[in-house]
This record gives sequence, structure tokens and C-alpha cells, in this order.
Amino acid sequence: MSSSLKTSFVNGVFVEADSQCDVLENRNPSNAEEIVDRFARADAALTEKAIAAARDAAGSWGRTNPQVRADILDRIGSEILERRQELAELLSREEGKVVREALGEVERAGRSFKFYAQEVLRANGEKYESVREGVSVDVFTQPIGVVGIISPWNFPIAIPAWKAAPALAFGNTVVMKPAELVPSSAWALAEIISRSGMPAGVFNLVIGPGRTVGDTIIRSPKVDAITFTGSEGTGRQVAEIAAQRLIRVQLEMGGKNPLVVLDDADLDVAIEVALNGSFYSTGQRCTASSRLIVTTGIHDEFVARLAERTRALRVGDPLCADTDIGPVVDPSQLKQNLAYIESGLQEGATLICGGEYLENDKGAYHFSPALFVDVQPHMRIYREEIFGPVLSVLKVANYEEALQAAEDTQYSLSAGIVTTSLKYAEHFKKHSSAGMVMVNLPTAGVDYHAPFGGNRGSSLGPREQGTYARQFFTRVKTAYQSA
Ligand SMILES: NC(=O)C1=CN([C@@H]2O[C@H](COP(=O)(O)OP(=O)(O)OC[C@H]3O[C@@H](n4cnc5c(N)ncnc54)[C@H](OP(=O)(O)O)[C@@H]3O)[C@@H](O)[C@H]2O)C=CC1
Ligand SMILES: O=C(O)CCC(=O)C(=O)O
Repeated sequence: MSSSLKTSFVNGVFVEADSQCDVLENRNPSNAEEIVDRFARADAALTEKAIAAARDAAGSWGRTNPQVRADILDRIGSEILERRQELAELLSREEGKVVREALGEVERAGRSFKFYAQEVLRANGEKYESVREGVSVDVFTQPIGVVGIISPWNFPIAIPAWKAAPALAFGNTVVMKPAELVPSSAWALAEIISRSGMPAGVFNLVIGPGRTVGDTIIRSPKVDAITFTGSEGTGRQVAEIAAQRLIRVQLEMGGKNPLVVLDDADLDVAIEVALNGSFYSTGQRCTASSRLIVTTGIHDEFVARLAERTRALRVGDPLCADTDIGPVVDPSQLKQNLAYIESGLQEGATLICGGEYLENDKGAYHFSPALFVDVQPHMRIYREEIFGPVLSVLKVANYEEALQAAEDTQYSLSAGIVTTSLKYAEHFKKHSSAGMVMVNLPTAGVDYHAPFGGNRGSSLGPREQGTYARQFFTRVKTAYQSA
């Protein structure tokens, strides 16, 4: 018997489709039996409708009184924050993040909307003195138009929020496609937006595969800009199409982030920073530290203590308050983690602990955090993004070698150093090429109001978040006028 399933939010209406269609089952990575929700996958035709709605709404939304936009964004932020516990549990069930971290993520989403509610009212523009007599020059920013948002699975509500909030605040309309693994948090966000007073067509959500829904968005002549977070491979495809179409693109992709630990480090701080940055969120963060670069004097004691703490991490149900590490997001990511463990062993690294699938009666994708030593810079575990709780330790002689090793990567998103030396801390902040540098702090877990992004293979285009987001989500107009 057929029934209706949710599929998309288009032009202010929640669209349903026949359940005989292509059904997307959102499964709980902690419990193979549990289906969190079911959706009908949208097709290219429905995606085109969402894009057309966004196009039609763009002119009037761009001209809306800023106070109206500010109030709407503020209401969205308030509802997210009021419902943080419920939304965090939903997020844990669909993605596997422990509920403590999920709460932090939901708060970040709510606060992003509240931040951009204020940014709407920020002064916009500059006045220049012209080099010509009797001429005035005004420079100000305007909306780009229709923004396509393609988001990944590892931050199911924060990334959609930190992309949608500035897009909408600065007067653009949105067509969003969340990752297929995590449609429910995005759906909850669309429901909240639908109650906020946002006019029809301004925000649209399309649930469906990257190869159809995502592809339709990036190729549509009605879309003016694309902001994407995900793998480097898909990012390159998005950038190539955007380049052909001469539209602007913002990419946040991978990382192989180094954490340098120097002989003078406070060991307790170093252990906490390494555990958090490498293993929390199951290592599924583009900012995770997956390369630990440790100087010889501290290496052995540091590794011994880190291994002890790593073994003690509790891998389990993300909804239990005492779980440290939730499941891997899905079987294919689990397979990828296990393949990297095999590769590390074959290439001659020593696995001190972890790296195993932890079988359990619920079919959860539990994987024990892994620590490799005797790592060489050419090894795949040291060079490639694993996106799991797998940490490789490289031993180096001194700070200079550590900095050189930290830089030896195609990526350049986040980099950290643990030291008590002001001299090395200052030098590292200046000379690391990473977009974000941390001193005595984990490489992952950043503020919602400061610029976010990296260099080389990690990012392309202007920074996300904070006041810097205006650079991507607006265009600059220079107006000359004769007096
Ligand atoms: N930097 C980061 O934050 C992230 C990095 N990754 C890395 O990527 C690896 C694979 O993860 P995965 O989820 O497959 O990453 P993808 O890059 O495939 O997915 C990211 C987003 O892009 C969409 N997409 C996929 N193909 C296309 C396409 N041809 N056109 C337009 N959109 C598309 C996806 O949709 P759909 O879900 O339907 O495939 C998803 O919404 C991970 O192991 C990790 O290394 C992953 C997530 C986040
Ligand atoms: O570390 C963070 O706070 C953000 C990480 C992130 O954006 C990502 O993994 O995609």
C-alpha cells in the first residue's frame, strides 16, 4: 500500500511524494534496526521548481526592510536554542555524535542565526573622496541573488545554519541540499524557518542525491553562487562547473591537520588537546588533528600517557551521558577506517591501540580510536584524510623540523601547537600556512563568529562565518555621482 512521504520544502510548501518513489531511509548508526525517518528522494524536476521559487523571491527579499530580515533570523535562532535538547537528540540519532557535542552543535546553529540577525543591521558601505572635482563615490554591497547550499553529513545542523544564515541575512534566497545521510536535522531547520515569517520561496530545501539534486543546483543558470562543504573530489567538480558558468563558489573540503607537541609542553594540556582534536566527534571533522608531530624529549612519555587515555575512551551509544565516542557514521566510512588501519600496518607503522570494529548486538558502527607510532611521512595514513579517529605520531628532533613537517601536506585548514614557549607559539602563529592556528587548544572546535577556512586543498573562496561571510554572500557596487 502506498502512502505519502516528506520530500522537500519548496516555495513555502512542504511537498510530499508517493512512497512508491525512490525512498531514502535515514538510519541510526548506533542501531541498525532503527529508522530515524523516511523521505522520498526529490528528482531534478522538483529541484528546478525550488530554484525557480528562489529566483522569483530574490528581488523582493533583497529589498526587504533590514529590520524585517533581522527579526526573522532572530526568531529562527530563538526556536533552535529553545529546542536544543530535542534537536541534539535527533542529531545524535541520525549522525552518531555524542549528545554533549550535538548540544554544542545545535547551540552553534542557533547562535549563528542570532549573530547574522545583528549583522543585517551593520553599517554597509563607504564614501570615497573622488580624485575628480564635483564627483562623489559610494561603495556598498548588494545581495548576489540565488545561493545553492550543498552541505555534508558531519555537521547536520551547524553547517546548514552557518551557510543559510548569512546568505539570508544579506538578502539572498536559498536552495539547500543536505547530505543524504542526515536529512532530518535539515528538515527540522526547514520547519523552524517555515514558522519564522520568512516569505515563500526565500528558503527552499530539497532532499535527494548529490548526483541529481546537487548536480541540478550547480548547473542551473538561475543559481548565482554555490557554497559547498564536503570531500575534495566533489569540491573540485563543483568548482569546475562553477568556473565554466563564471559564478562564484565557496568550498570547504578536507584537512590533514597537524598538532605539534614540543618538549616544553605541559603534558596534561597536550594529552587533552590531542584526545579532543583527534578522537572527539569520532574524528569526523575536517579540522580534526590526524597528524601528531612530537619532539624527541617528550615523545615516549607523551605517547605512553596518550595511549593509556585513548584505551580508556568509552565508545558507545551517543545518547548515553558517559559515552566519549559515538559510532562511525555509516558502513562505508567504517570500511574506509579499517582499510587505513590495514594500510598503516602494511606500510610498517606500529599500532599501539584501537583500530578495531567493536562488534555489538545492535549493529552499531563502533570503532576503537587508533594510535599509530613509528610513522613515516610517506605513509598513506600520514598523508591522506581518513575522516575517522585514527592518529599518526611522527617523531622529530626540534621545533624547526616540526614546523617543516606540519607544512608537508596538500591541505592547510587548521594547525595546532602545544608549548609553554611564547617564542615558539608566536613563530608558529605567523609561519604556519593554515587558515586557523591553535595554541594549546585542539585543532577542531571553533567559534561561530570568527572567520573559518583554510588554504591550498582545504578551501577555495572567501572565508565562512563571522563578519567575513559578507564577502562571499554580497557583491560590491561602486557608484559615482556628479554633484
Ligand atoms: N570537509 C568536511 O567537512 C567533510 C569531508 N568529507 C570527506 O569526504 C569523504 C566522503 O564523504 P561524502 O559524504 O561522500 O562527501 P561528498 O563530497 O560526496 O558529499 C558532500 C555533499 O556533496 C553532495 N554531492 C555529492 N556528489 C555531488 C555532485 N556530483 N554534485 C553536487 N553535490 C554532490 C553530497 O550529497 P549526497 O549526500 O547525496 O552524496 C553531500 O551533500 C569523507 O570520508 C571525508 O573524507 C565528508 C564530509 C564533510
Ligand atoms: O571544528 C569545527 O568546529 C568545525 C569543523 C567543520 O566544519 C567540519 O568538520 O566540516
